[in-house]
Amino acid sequence: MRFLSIGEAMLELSEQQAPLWAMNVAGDTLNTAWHLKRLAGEAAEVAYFTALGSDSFSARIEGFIADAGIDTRFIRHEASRGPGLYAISLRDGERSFTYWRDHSAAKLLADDEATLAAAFGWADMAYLSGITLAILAPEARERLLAALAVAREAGVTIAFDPNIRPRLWESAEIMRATLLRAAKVADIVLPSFEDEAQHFGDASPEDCARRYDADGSREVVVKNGGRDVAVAMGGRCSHHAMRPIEPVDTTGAGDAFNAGWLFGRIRGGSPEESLAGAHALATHVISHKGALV
Ligand SMILES: Nc1ncnc2c1ncn2[C@@H]1O[C@H](COP(=O)(O)OP(=O)(O)O)[C@@H](O)[C@H]1O
Ligand SMILES: O=C(O)C(=O)C[C@H](O)[C@H](O)COP(=O)(O)O
Repeated sequence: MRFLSIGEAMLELSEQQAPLWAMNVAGDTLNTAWHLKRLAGEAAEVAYFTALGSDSFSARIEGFIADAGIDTRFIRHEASRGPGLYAISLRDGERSFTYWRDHSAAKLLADDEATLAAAFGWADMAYLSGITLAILAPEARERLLAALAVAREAGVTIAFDPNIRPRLWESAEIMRATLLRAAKVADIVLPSFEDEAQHFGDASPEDCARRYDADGSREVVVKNGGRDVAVAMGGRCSHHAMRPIEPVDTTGAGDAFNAGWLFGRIRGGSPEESLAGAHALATHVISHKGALV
């Protein structure tokens, strides 16, 4: 099994005991790749697709990725740029982010068609998020969406988390339209209810699951903070009770959940087993500071 994750790896600042901040490496699609590699071990090859600079912090990020056992062969380098950075703010355990990423190398990740084709040619499953698309220039977005469609046609399973970040998009209309286009080329869609309700008007997790399922997706899992989750598969929708916990830092909950779900399904687990694994991993992550535990 070859899993390709596409997106931006950044430096992450997470406050420890004032005035000390920890600097780690994270980014939604990297978080999912990192968890998936830890879960799967030798049972899966995991590669990360991004662009980094040629500076020492980019080298640290690449080293972190390689040390996690993740293949770096599809990482391109843009010498004139550096990595993005984000800092976590916490209020009652709920995270929000401040970004410094407007000029990051990752914005150019889809600029080279040959690397895209090589990576999709390598993969059995490809994973990306709304953040991956949000950071790209319009032509690069089109290039990535076209490559995804070709890959799916060639038998690559596409998994997509809309991971809605309005601040990263040029307009709400472009954001919604692009997310829907990406979901349409995906076999697996992994949205979060709170974001979807706000931007697409879904009244319930089931509404959200049905909306993406009706749009042609094969498998939809709607995450929902600590609350009940909805799953749609092949036109049928089910509801799954979840128990909330008091979080320390919710950063990376959705990304960990996605890894748990994908791993469960890859190894042939039932939806119930896969959900239990996904939820257990997500609750572990939110019991600690930072995206990766
Ligand atoms: N307070 C919580 N208690 C228990 N589980 C949680 C909590 N917050 C998040 N999770 C787990 O993480 C998953 C993803 O959380 P959610 O907040 O919906 O995603 P995102 O991090 O993408 O916004 C949830 O479906 C759940 O399994
Ligand atoms: O915002 C970004 O661009 C990032 O990649 C930073 C974070 O690591 C993820 O956003 C966490 O994602 P959640 O699982 O939704 O908490």
